[in-house]
Amino acid sequence: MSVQNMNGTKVKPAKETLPEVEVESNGNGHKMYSYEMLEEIANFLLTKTNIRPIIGIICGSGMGSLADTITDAERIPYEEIPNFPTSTVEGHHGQLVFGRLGEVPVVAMQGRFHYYEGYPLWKCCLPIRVMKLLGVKTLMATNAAGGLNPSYKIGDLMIVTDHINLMGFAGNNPLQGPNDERFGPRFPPMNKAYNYEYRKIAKKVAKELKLDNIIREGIYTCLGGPNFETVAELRMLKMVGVDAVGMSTVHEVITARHCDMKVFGLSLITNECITNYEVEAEANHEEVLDVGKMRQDLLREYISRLVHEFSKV
Ligand SMILES: O=P(O)(O)O[C@@H]1C[C@H](O)[C@@H](CO)O1
Ligand SMILES: Nc1nc2[nH]cnc2c(=O)[nH]1
Repeated sequence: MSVQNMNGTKVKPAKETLPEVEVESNGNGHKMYSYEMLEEIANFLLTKTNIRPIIGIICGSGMGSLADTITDAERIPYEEIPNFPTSTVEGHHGQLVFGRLGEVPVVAMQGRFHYYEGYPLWKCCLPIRVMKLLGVKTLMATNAAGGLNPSYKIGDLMIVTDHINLMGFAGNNPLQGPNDERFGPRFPPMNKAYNYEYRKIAKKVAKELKLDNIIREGIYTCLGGPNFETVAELRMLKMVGVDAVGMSTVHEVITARHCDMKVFGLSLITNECITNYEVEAEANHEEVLDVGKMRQDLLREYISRLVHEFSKV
């Protein structure tokens, strides 16, 4: 469902979240959910479906149709899940889709949570921990991103080799606050964030699908958003080696690695990052969604093949 804002642009109406239950503060005044509360959410989901997913997929902006190829699909709207956040962004439906891709049991998030929606990072990443408690071993995080590497074109797919946690540099991290060892260690390593074996497979499958001309590998960074970047900001990010810029994924990957999930990251390059003041064009969310639509068939085929291959590793 969408409504029009005062400029006539379609937006999702903000939905009320369920009352937040105070458990412990993360030191920034944010209330956090305990392990037991997350277990409750996972147990609720397990009563709603017989699917026991081993791979979790996050659909990026405009990429929700990735979940449409899931068979035996059981859809659970976020509103119906106790203590779950809700999606407020156009292009993010707001439901979990349980089912199979080929033979592989999966769960897909049709709609992720972003910091700019007003959720603290731990809450943006709450579904990852729920996935872990459901038995998910592998996270496939997709996103829409601006292409900063000048060789990238709109519609390219970038296999994420690594990320730069800029929000973390500023002291904002999803793992802030008391650490629960049942998820993972206080100081998790991050030098193997994006699984090497998966990246090799993704390149091989891309070749088989004749995607060589659009497949890239590169470094992603996440900014808090919701505004797109200034020219000066993009020039700075380029200098430090960033290839694609987005507003998600990094904190999800950190949370997944903390609880020992294997991770694959894929960015759809939806727009060119503008690093020149003479350029007339401006970044906009409509273009992001349009490119997602343009690439939907290809993405579905690629992700389905990857799920099949990853399930054998
Ligand atoms: O959810 P993702 O990271 O795929 O979405 C990107 C970042 C913003 O939410 C949106 C901007 O158009 O696209
Ligand atoms: N931060 C950011 N996020 C995006 N998501 C899609 N395109 C972009 C972009 O250019 N910048």
